[in-house]
This record gives sequence, C-alpha cells and structure tokens, in this order.
Amino acid sequence: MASNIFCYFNDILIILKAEVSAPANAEEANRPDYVLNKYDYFGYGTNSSVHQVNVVALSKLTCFILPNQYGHLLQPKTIWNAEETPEHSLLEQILHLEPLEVDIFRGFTLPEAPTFRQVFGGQFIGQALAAASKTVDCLKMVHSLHAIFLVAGDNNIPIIYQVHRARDGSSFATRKVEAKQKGLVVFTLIASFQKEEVGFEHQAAIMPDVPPPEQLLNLEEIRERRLTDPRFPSQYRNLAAKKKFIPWPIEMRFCEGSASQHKPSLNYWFRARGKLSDDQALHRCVVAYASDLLFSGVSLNPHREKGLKTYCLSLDHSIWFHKPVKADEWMLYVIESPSAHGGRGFVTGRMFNRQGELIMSLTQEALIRREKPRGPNPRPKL
Ligand SMILES: CCCCCCCCCCCCCCCCCC(=O)SCCNC(=O)CCNC(=O)[C@H](O)C(C)(C)COP(=O)(O)OP(=O)(O)OC[C@H]1O[C@@H](n2cnc3c(N)ncnc32)[C@H](O)[C@@H]1OP(=O)(O)O
Repeated sequence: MASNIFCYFNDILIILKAEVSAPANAEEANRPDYVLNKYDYFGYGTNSSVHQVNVVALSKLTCFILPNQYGHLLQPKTIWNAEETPEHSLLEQILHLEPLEVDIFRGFTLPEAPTFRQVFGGQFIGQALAAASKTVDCLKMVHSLHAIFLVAGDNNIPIIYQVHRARDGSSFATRKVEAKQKGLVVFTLIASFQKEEVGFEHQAAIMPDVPPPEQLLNLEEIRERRLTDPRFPSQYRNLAAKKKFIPWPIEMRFCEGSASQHKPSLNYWFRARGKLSDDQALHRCVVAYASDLLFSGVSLNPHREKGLKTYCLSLDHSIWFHKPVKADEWMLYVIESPSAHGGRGFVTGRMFNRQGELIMSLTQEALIRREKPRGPNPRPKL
C-alpha cells in the first residue's frame, strides 16, 4: 500500500528495506517515476541545489537517517573539488572544469598541457567524461563511452561542455555531452554508467609476455640517448635536438625497439605522472585522456618511410571499462591495427594491469593522409 513520506529536516535518508517511488511532476508528465531501492538515498542535503519531489513508500520502509552535517561523507574527495588541493597532479588540473550552470561546465587548454595543431583529442574525451561524471550518482561508474570528433578544437579559447541527462535508471545512467566553441558543436560524447554489480566472470584475453617497465626506457631517456650517444652520427643528434619535445603528463615505456616500428602493432607501459586523488571517477577520466595519445598512429606504422609527413586526426573513439582502474600505476597498452583503407586507419586496444587483468578495451578510427602543403593563410575552422 502506497503512503506519502514527509520529510521536514535537512537530512539524507538511505533506504535499508522496501521500495519508494518519486513520481514525475506536472512539468515532466511524460517522464516515468523513479523507483528507489535498497541503498538508494533521498532527502535534502544530497545536492547544493534543492529540488522538491513527492516520495511515496510502496511498502513498509526502513531508512538510515544521515544527519545533514555528515552529508560530505557521500562526496568523495575528487576532481570535483580539485581547486582545493593545490598539490594535485598536472592531469587533475587539465581535467578540472569550472561549473557555469546546472549541467554546463567550462574547460581550458592549459599552457603546460600537451597541445598539437588543434585541441588534443584525449583532452576532449577526459574533460567531457569529467563533465558527465559530475552529473551522475557517485555510486555509478562509467563502463562505456563513444566519442566523435566533429571539428578541430581551438587551443586558445575555452570549451563549453553541456551535459544532457539522457536516462537515470536504478542500475544504469546515460549521459550525452556536447563540447562547444564559438557556439559550434566540435565534439560529442555518449557515456553509460553502472552501479557495481556481481555477475558472470571470464577473461579470454591474455597479456603479452613483455619486459616489465623498470627494464625499459621512458621517452625522456630515449631522447637523452638520441642527443648524447656518440654511436649516432652528429647530424642525427643535431636533428633530434631541434625536434620539439612535449613533456607529457603521462609516462610511457615502449616494449619493442625501433626495429619493429613498421609492424601494425605497438605495446607500451604507461601511467599518470604524480599521485592522483583516490577517486575511481577521476582515474577513469585520466586513462580516457591518455588513451588517445599514441593509438591511431599505429595504423601508419606499415607505411612509414623516410621524409613521410602525415596528417592524422582522430575521428571517433570508444572505450569499455571492464574493471576498476589505477591510472597512477603501470598499465600495458596493447594496440593493433587490423586495417587502413580509404584514408582511414582503424585501431583496437587492450589495457592490462601488472597482474595481467584486462581492465579496458578500446577502438578508434582516424583520418590518415599524406600531409598536403599548407597555403600561407590557412582558413580558420571555427
Ligand atoms: C620506439 C619509440 C617510439 C617513439 C614514438 C614517439 C612518438 C611520439 C609521437 C607523438 C604523436 C602524438 C600524436 C597525438 C595524436 C593525438 C590525436 C588527436 O588529438 S587528433 C584531435 C582530435 N580530432 C580532431 O580534432 C578531428 C576533428 N574533425 C575534423 O577536423 C574534421 O571532421 C575532419 C578534418 C576529420 C573532416 O572534415 P572535412 O571538412 O570533411 O575534411 P576535408 O577533407 O575537407 O579537410 C578539411 C581540412 O582539413 C585539413 N586537411 C585535410 N587533409 C589534409 C592533409 N592531407 N594535409 C593537410 N591538411 C589537411 C585542411 O585544412 C582541409 O581544409 P582545405 O585545405 O581542404 O580547405
């Protein structure tokens, strides 16, 4: 038998037994009722903005009442409040967003962040995922995302992220995000979130047998060797010194030497530089950011030749998160390119932790062309 629940205090009620429903209000007549189950919570104090809803008990109800002053216990220390932790890593600063309005955020391209001709694709993915995550119950974690890069982003202007709450179910939630510059949608992301659940388990993917990261050189060490090793001709060393070096906030260690650089595959260890806040949502955003750094370029490997200049842009990007992620611990990125055709290179990726567990699977398609000579004044794209 249904009965209304009246709550006159500022507390949070966590359901321990039975079911309650929050009916749609008059303005949202087409929206179905939310049914709240065990361990869902409601009440004032769960959010800074207050929304009024009628909550109806569908059967006898037992709740745990969390007094308002302890409401912060439901808010983990996260990128959501990164500005309060000045010691956080560069990656947390890159992913930090300014809230502008309900479901609207502003992101920036920091001068110390890696930039290419256009906004780095991983920055769009990481920031858009951060925006989506901020609008989802913190018990639900992203398990898949699908992104499309529409227009090259401008590094010099902020990016506005508008989140659309596509659906909130009891186990899953779906968000669509549009990234805009100068009023134009330049990037879109759709992400699905899920509450932790116990279910069937198997892993058919096997981590390749590669040397551990401690036995391998990172990018800085490879560069240092190229600059100083007397076995390289001096002309080569001078050329290497002139090449622009981007100190990425991700540390990478390549498993194979340059001899295998023509294979349509690549294995490397990577981890975020610096310690990250202990927040699973943040770690997933960081790995999403890192996953676009060296991915589609692998589809060019069989075509590399002396003097080749390429024009390479990510077109779309998908990630499936199978298990919890620790982005500041070593993960092995195993990349293969099954096909390049029609100016598009296709890559698949798998990320394993050191224990050989498959943490994520990824795919991407990229535009891969020979670079055509640029005119003196390239047309702005925005
Ligand atoms: C063992 C040790 C190993 C060590 C290894 C260490 C390696 C380190 C390497 C570091 C690499 C790091 C890579 C990081 C890559 C990150 C990927 C990204 O972020 S990507 C960022 C995320 N992704 C994005 O931002 C993509 C956003 N999306 C878009 O930009 C568009 O949708 C589109 C371009 C894809 C299609 O648009 P649509 O209008 O249908 O296309 P149109 O065909 O009409 O071309 C339009 C215009 O594009 C231009 N252009 C085209 N071709 C060429 C070329 N060959 N040439 C030159 N320019 C070219 C041209 O301006 C042209 O205009 P016009 O001259 O003709 O007038």
